[in-house]
Amino acid sequence: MEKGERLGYMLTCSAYSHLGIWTVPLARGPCCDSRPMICARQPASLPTPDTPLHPKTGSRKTADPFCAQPEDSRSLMPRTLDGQITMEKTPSYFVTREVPRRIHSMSPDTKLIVVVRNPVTRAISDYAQTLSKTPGLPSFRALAFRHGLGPVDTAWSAVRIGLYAQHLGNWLHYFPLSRFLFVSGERLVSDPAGEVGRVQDFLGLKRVVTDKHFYFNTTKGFPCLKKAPESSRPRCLGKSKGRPHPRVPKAVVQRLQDFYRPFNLKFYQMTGQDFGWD
Ligand SMILES: Nc1ncnc2c1ncn2[C@@H]1O[C@H](COP(=O)(O)OS(=O)(=O)O)[C@@H](OP(=O)(O)O)[C@H]1O
Repeated sequence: MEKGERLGYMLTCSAYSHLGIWTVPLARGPCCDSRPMICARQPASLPTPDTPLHPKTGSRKTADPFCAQPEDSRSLMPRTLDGQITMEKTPSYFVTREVPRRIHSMSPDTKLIVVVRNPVTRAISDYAQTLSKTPGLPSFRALAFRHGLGPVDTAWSAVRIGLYAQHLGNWLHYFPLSRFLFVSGERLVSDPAGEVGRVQDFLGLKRVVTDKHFYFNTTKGFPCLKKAPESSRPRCLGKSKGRPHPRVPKAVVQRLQDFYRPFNLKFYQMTGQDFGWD
């Protein structure tokens, strides 16, 4: 690939922020509501702990993103030298309808990495995240089903995002399967070096990161880095990664598991990978 062509996207359904570098949201932002533009938060305006929380989402969003026409969007990415790869990660890309077309028009050679975990666990994780920012949120069960214990509510984003086969279908109109790497969120915990090894191979990198770099932190209950880059100290992900999940009744989990089964099987067929969720 030529200089400037080396773009990689992380499309995570259980996102792993520590792999993200710089956010270029392709979804329409405050300045893009009426124009098909692409906005980036300039590094100088990335959220800081002082940035006010968004009243609905509870996340820290900066105002005034910098916008450009789609064909200029490469200019929003950090410059790379020969031998460097630009990576960008935004969980919502995978499930946002207009994104595949936009990324394709920017660079059809982009490599796409999708991190997925069991959609039921993903939905509960999503709920745990919202609950931590929205005390008094209705129960998981009340949000997951319509009319009490009626049909599964696919309009609820925590449920909808887990319909991986549907989302992937949108991408396959623009990118062949060979441009994708599907990373198992479960194996990223049980065998981080193995999954990161696959990522390195997919990106055509030497396998520099190996099992020598990880250890299992029993307090955190997750793998952590023995040494953070440019530091001699171990580093785990932050408190919001790997937090305890609220208890969800077994029957609710079972119903959701049954609901997702056909979508999961379709996803295994489409990707040629069995993620072992069923
Ligand atoms: N090494 C390590 N340490 C901590 N957490 C790990 C790790 N590897 C994977 N995970 C899983 O990553 C999940 C958090 O990612 P998120 O999806 O919340 O990321 S993001 O905020 O949307 O970017 C988080 O989900 P929860 O357990 O629901 O918090 C973890 O299960």
